[in-house]
Amino acid sequence: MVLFSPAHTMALWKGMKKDELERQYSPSQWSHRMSADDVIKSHVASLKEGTLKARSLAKTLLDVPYGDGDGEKLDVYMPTNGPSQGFPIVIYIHGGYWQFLSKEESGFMAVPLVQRGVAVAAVGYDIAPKGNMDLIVSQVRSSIVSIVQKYSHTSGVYLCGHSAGAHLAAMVLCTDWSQYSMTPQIKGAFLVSGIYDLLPILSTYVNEPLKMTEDVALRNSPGQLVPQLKQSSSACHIVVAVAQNDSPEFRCQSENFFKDLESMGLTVTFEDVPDTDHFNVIERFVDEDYQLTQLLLKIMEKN
Ligand SMILES: N[C@@H](CC(=O)c1ccccc1NC=O)C(=O)O
Repeated sequence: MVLFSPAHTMALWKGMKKDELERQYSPSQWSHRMSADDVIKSHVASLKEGTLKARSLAKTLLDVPYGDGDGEKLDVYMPTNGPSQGFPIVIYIHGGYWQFLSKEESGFMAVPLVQRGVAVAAVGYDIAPKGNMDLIVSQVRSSIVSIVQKYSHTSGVYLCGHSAGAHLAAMVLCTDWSQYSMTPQIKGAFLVSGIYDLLPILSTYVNEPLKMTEDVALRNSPGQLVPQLKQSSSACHIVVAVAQNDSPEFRCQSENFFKDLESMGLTVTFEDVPDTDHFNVIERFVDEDYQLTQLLLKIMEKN
């Protein structure tokens, strides 16, 4: 395995004590809106509410298997109007540190999109401790192949992932598709408040259920795989978005990954989203007027 080491990366986290590192990787402690407990409760409630609304608005196909495992299922939210084929599809990969959340509260971004003739698929995967990092990454990759095969008449496939889901979406972009039955063409990817270097979390509470070794963290770090990403996803418009009130470490993760992609000559945009924290930066996708919803619609129109 050839690993890519970007020259500019300043690993500030290496000088941090464990408690500071854990604070940097505790998104709920950085919200300016609520206490840590409340912002997580409110996040889950908001995602659930949005998903219920999407399920009432759209025609849905729920629990569609993309593999043989119990957890290998996805939900599809179909456009409410427009042509019955030739629509774009956005595949949403949920966050939650690879150990929380599920597809059951991950349909919320369909609310504005299905009404604009866009389909949304919410991917489920085996969170830890049932799943480990290698398995989760391979499940998400398989789900993309399955969707692209089943919806071969779409006008384009787009990815969106939040937090750990942005990491997984980036890992999809880094895939060597020669191991798969086909090569999905992904036109755009929204990576929202993601983690692209897994090394800093190895020694934190985040890794307790994941039990990653350094090898596992390295081979699953998109920041180490930028040359493969360039080979597999050179036609993809990548948006790296981060919340204004994300922790400095989270903001560095996004800035560094953006710079690595930019220096490789990829089509990439950086969005520093004002007045948001780690949680509402994605919750606000239920709103058609949200700046990231508008950018997604604009990018889909151009393609
Ligand atoms: N310990 C983490 C918990 C966390 O990130 C989280 C918890 C429940 C559901 C989602 C979460 N994170 C991102 O989606 C935190 O401090 O925010």
